[in-house]
Amino acid sequence: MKMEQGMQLIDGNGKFNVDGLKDFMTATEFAQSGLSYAIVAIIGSQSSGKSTLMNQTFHTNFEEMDAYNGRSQTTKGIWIAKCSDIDPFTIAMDFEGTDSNQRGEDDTAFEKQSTLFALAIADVVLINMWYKDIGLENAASRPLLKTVFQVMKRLFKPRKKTLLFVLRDHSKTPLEYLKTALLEDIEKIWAAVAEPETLCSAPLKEFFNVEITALPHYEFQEEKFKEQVAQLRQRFVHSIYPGGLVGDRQEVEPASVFPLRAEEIWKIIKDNKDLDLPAVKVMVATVRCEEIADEKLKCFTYDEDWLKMKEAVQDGPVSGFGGAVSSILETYLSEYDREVVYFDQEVRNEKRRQLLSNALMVVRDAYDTLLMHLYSNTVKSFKTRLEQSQNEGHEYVVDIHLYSQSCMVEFDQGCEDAAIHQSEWNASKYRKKLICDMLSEMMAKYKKQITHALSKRVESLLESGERDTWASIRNLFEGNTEAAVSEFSDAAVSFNLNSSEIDTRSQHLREHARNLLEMKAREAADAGRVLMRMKDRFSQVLSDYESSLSWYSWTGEINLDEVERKTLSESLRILSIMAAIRFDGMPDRIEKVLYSSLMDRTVPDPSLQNTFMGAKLDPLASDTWEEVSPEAITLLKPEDCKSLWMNFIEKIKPMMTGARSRQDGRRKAREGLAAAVAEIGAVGSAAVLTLLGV
Ligand SMILES: Nc1nc2c(ncn2[C@@H]2O[C@H](COP(=O)(O)OP(=O)(O)OP(=O)(O)O)[C@@H](O)[C@H]2O)c(=O)[nH]1
Repeated sequence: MKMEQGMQLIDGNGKFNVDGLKDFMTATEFAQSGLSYAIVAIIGSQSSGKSTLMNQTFHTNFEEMDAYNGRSQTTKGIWIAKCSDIDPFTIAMDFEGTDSNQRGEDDTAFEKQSTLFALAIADVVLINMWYKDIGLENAASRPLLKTVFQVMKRLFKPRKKTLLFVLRDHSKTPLEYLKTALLEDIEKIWAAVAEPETLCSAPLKEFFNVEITALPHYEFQEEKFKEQVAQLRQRFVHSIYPGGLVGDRQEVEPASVFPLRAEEIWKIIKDNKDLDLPAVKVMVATVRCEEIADEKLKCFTYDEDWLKMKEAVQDGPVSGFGGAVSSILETYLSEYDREVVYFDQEVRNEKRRQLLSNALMVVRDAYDTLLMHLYSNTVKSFKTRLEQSQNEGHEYVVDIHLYSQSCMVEFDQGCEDAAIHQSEWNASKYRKKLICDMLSEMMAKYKKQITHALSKRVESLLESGERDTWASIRNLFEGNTEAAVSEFSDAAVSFNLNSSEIDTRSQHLREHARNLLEMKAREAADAGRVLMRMKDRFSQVLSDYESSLSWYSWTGEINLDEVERKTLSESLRILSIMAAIRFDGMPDRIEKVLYSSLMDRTVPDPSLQNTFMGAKLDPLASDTWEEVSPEAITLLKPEDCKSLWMNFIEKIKPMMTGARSRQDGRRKAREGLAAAVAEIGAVGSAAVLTLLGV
């Protein structure tokens, strides 16, 4: 594609040639020019020699009218071409001529649109006019100038443009005279179109650098024409340098956004909206900064060094991770900064923030994985060191302090090494988790200590079922639990916990002890086991009574009913003890109620006798104990105690029957002995009694 020949950017119907411009950008490598470029547009009446002038000046090849075909419209729409051999890269734009007879009524609209486009997009606008038009009220160029100034009203805060008036067919009139006359003309038109509230007070020169030049007749003074055109061309060499033809360069945008900018501006002009150039600038900056940020993000995501780090971190902590990743990130952020430097600052800052946040999202998983490794390695190391030291018999609280401190220091160093400088991430979540795990390790130790101290001893106290069983259990419980709590509090100092955190964990230890106690009590309160213990107790007490019978009792009779009663009351105590857990020392009436209901049926205690409408109620026909401490936990309900007792009574019947028959046997033996004694006489009997040891 020979770009000096030009391409139609906007056709006669106002259609923007997106693909053509893309090809143009590629073929001319315009985007690589950065900010070193200039755009020159030419406007003027139809067939006023615009294309000829552009081609002569910039060595382009815009289509010119064939001199032998008469005056007719040649250029349709807007054309662009690369100027040949001019530094900086210069783009020439040829515009359809104004005041065309070919377009009819709609011409004005296209004229205004294209003039506005030229003023918005170009750095230098050549205004091609006949030198004879100067001072003429009805000159062909007047409506054009009017249009130029009118459209200025639609440009908000434009860059200062250069308007270069090229007076054609100049002959003898001194140029200085022409310049003065033209400037007067321009000022007049400017004043006429300026709106009081916007431009009245603003002089023309605030909006434009006005330059004027003149050229001789192209056909009649060809040599001179070419000579002066060559001089004109020289003014475009280094045009963007200070003092050059191109005006204000402060807000110039990179060449790469030219397609976007041109299309957007033309779209706004076509839609007949107010052309707000700063808004176009923001829009262009947004699109480009986003594109650049996306590209940098992609480059970072596939960066080999980053991918190596990402992979390595899967297996364990990687030394220097934070520094390395931060530096890779910095590389792409710096590239972004370099490439967006000429775009709107707010936009580029915003897109940078987005780029950083997206890049950090890419990094986050690997960072978390690393911290996870650090955390779990530290937990492991803490446990191992502690266990080893404990096996060597060191003091637990001292070990906790030593190893928690050293592990935390190592963990913090690891986190620091993993820190991504561009992020505000911190490892507090993992640090908390780590402290939590160390504390859990300690809690487990003290729970184990409590379990060890309480389990067996509570079991055996419950088994014994003595009157002071619950008092003994309470002493045991409080003594051991509080010892563990106090030791835990000493050890917890290493973790800088506040008092409420220590209280909460101490409470957990107490709850653990209490739950253990409850579990042991519930196990012991199993109906079968309680029944067995009652039976054993009964059998034990009964056999103690029987074996305590001295040979004196052969002379008399023990009251077995009384023995049974005493023995039963011993078993009933077991039932009473197992009926509820007494966590505090508050007295209750469980034993009294049981005794009165199960043992003392003949003389009921009136204070325990419930009545309902005069009828006596069984105090054991209930599933709750009355008048017990709110701390107490029921193990056996009153109704369970009753049925257990009935069962027990059935079970011990054979024992009592046995005891009674043994008593009968003893009585018969005693009576037989007495008869024998009577027969053998007093001497013999005394000898027998002596033999029997009575
Ligand atoms: N009088 C005069 N005629 C010229 C001059 N330069 C070119 N022409 C003639 O003017 C006619 C139109 O030339 P173009 O360069 O096609 O004019 P244009 O302004 O580009 O025409 P449109 O694109 O149709 O508006 C041609 O016949 C040229 O030879 C000049 O300096 N003086």
